[in-house]
Amino acid sequence: MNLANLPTRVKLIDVGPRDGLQNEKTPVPADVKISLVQRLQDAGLQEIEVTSYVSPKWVPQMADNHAVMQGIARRSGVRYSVLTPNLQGYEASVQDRPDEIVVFGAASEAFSQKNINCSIAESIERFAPVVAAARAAGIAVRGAMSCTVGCPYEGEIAPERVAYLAGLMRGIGVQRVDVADTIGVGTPRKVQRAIEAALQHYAIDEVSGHFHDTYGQALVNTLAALELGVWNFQSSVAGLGGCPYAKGATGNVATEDLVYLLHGMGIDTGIDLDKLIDAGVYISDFLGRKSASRVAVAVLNKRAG
Ligand SMILES: CC(C)(COP(=O)([O-])OP(=O)([O-])OC[C@H]1O[C@@H](n2cnc3c(N)ncnc32)[C@H](O)[C@@H]1OP(=O)([O-])[O-])[C@@H](O)C(=O)NCCC(=O)NCCSC(=O)C[C@@](C)(O)CC(=O)[O-]
Repeated sequence: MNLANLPTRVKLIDVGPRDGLQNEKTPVPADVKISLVQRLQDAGLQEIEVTSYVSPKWVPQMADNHAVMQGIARRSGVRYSVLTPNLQGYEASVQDRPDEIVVFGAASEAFSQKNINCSIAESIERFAPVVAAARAAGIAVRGAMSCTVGCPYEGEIAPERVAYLAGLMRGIGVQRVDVADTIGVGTPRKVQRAIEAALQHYAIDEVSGHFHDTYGQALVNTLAALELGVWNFQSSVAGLGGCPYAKGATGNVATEDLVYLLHGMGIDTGIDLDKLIDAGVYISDFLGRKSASRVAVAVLNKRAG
């Protein structure tokens, strides 16, 4: 691994309020989500994925999307993004003024069917008018690409399928894409191949890494992505999360762990680690469980003396 030319700055998108909480069985009240967003922005996060406009029958935890988006105290310079799988979701989101909407597809046909109830080709047909409407309204558009390394239903995913999806996303006007290892099975070389596939259609500044930590590979995969020049990453405070349609997959890499890694390598994030850990404590306490962030646990043990 060549660590000589790493970026000097990294932008993190905390997806905890959305990806982190969407799979929680106990309802998390809107005011707790609002408070979590507040704590994340107080810690210096400049991008926060707040909620999704999906079917409340499919993902009940996100049914309070309006209340959450209306309740957050927006800070200038912070980008608030939301997931919108179709025009119905997009139209519902617009009154809540997201800065960015996220259409979410998959490199795996089976996952596309399970997650959004349509094929990859149909998903692109659904996304196209969403992307057009958002761009006409001056709202930024990101495309999440799930299962770029492995799929819970199809197994290993070839990089060609990532390139294919990225090309379709580019074709409909999606401005940047996330290379997601939804079930956290990736290892550095495989993740690099998936990123290189996305780079066939997107510039390095337009590609972000989204690594779940199911197999404990997310940090090393981040390093592998950094080696390629990727400098945008998604992560989840306290390592919250998982996808309802990827059974057994754990949360994203914890934002605290990523920040510790990056700061330790002299890479700036603009994030205050102590405040971030406090945000993680807040939500972990609410959920009644220990944080999945190794860094948070270590710092809290040290604080306790
Ligand atoms: C996509 C749909 C809606 C299609 O669902 P569908 O059943 O195919 O949609 P439909 O158009 O046939 O409509 C059926 C019903 O859903 C309603 N409906 C239709 N659209 C909406 C909407 N936007 N908001 C609210 N309601 C909606 C619609 O009104 C209707 O209601 P009914 O008449 O039966 O009462 C459904 O499959 C769904 O909600 N899926 C959930 C997808 C989801 O949120 N997955 C988790 C996020 S993705 C993820 O976590 C991965 C990611 C991004 O983090 C990256 C990674 O790690 O891989």
